[in-house]
Amino acid sequence: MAEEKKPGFFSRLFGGKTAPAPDAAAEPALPASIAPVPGGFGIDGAPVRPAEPEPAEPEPVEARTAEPAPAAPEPAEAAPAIVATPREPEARAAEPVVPAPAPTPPLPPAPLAARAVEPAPVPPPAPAPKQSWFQKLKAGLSRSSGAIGTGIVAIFTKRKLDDETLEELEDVLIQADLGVATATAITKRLAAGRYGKDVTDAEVKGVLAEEVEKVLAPVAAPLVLDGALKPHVILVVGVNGSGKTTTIGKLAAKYRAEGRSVMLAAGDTFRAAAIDQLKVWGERTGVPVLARPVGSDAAGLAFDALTEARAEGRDVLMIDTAGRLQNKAELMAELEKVVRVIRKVDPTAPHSVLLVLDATTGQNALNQVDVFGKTAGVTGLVMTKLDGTARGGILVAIAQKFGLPVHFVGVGESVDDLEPFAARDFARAIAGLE
Ligand SMILES: Nc1nc2c(ncn2[C@@H]2O[C@H](COP(=O)(O)OP(=O)(O)OP(=O)(O)O)[C@@H](O)[C@H]2O)c(=O)[nH]1
Repeated sequence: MAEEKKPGFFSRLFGGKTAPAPDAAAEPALPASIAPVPGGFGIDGAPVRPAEPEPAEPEPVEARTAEPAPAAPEPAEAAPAIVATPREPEARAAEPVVPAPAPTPPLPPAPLAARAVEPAPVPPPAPAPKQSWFQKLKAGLSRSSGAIGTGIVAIFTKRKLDDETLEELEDVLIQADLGVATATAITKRLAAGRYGKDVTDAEVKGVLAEEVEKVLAPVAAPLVLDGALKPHVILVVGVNGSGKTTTIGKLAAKYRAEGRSVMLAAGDTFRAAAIDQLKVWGERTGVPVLARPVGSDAAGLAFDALTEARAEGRDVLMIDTAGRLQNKAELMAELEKVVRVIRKVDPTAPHSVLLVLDATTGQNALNQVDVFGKTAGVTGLVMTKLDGTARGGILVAIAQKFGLPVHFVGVGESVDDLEPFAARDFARAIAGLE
């Protein structure tokens, strides 16, 4: 994919020969293959083949974890451990007798402040208050907001808003992966009202948050499950290690907590560790996992999983897939096969195709959305690992460029570190505002 070219600052600010920065509205529409098609999701535009041989004889399921009992309620917060304070040893009876030293003259009383005071009993540490999601998001995004905030403060300390400072600000924003279009929108807006004036870093952050929210608000969309579908099939795709399996586990926990009946399919048949990882999430969340040995046919497994989930009237089936490099044609073709095959059971499946993106990959994530969008008919995004990077701004660039719904963001590995995406929270957190 072509690199975004940053046009000259003057041209962008006051108009000139240079082409203007890309405008979200003027972005080329998504390829038709990405757009949902009636009754299904465009994958490659090819008609569904009626007599695909692959799943004709569904393989017997080798490993299927027994349906565990409904998820046990979360264990209550562990009570703080009571730490026994060792007592002062009692006066020892058999101490050797030491001759009493010669009496010394009594010391004058110590000044009040210096006298040994009986230490006040130390109260046990209060359990850390549970962080709100915004606090967690803010903490997770602190590397991204820190990089931007430090840049803003460095630029605007004792300096006016002029061409030079605006140019420097734009560089900071582009380096934070926000994208040229958003960076330009922010500097333009600042220049419009405050050119030549002193400006505080708080003002700049305020404008940043507002502009970022404008870009993100249209894409912040919950993942809506269709209750009439039994099951609603969610196919989860993405490159290796982006967080697909973990995301499935976290979503399984959420859906179970909402009282939905869920099934998971361990479609990453390339890696034993991925299969085991999904089984662990299944046990943890009380959700059955359909799995087969490494090397099994992923499409056949998906077919069987859907057949079974249907027979059992499950609400949701989430299908994990092997991580694949977006530039490996044969792997992408295999993903298409999974989709073709599950459509034999339900021609409208998959009902959601979630692309899981690792925020730490920065600009590369743009390429992933492009390729997976064309190949797998991505219907929505999940961005993980916002806690591990200063490049969280990439979500803004992706929203600007593709306009695909963003359903969830992840800021950690544990089960409650994934939450629905909220544009305003994200915008304020990345700007470092409360
Ligand atoms: N810090 C952090 N780590 C995460 C987050 N989401 C997932 N991870 C971790 O990222 C690593 C990879 O996650 P997986 O879920 O195994 O990724 P995957 O896409 O299934 O990987 P493959 O099976 O290799 O395709 C694991 O160690 C996860 O715990 C997140 O939001 N923040």
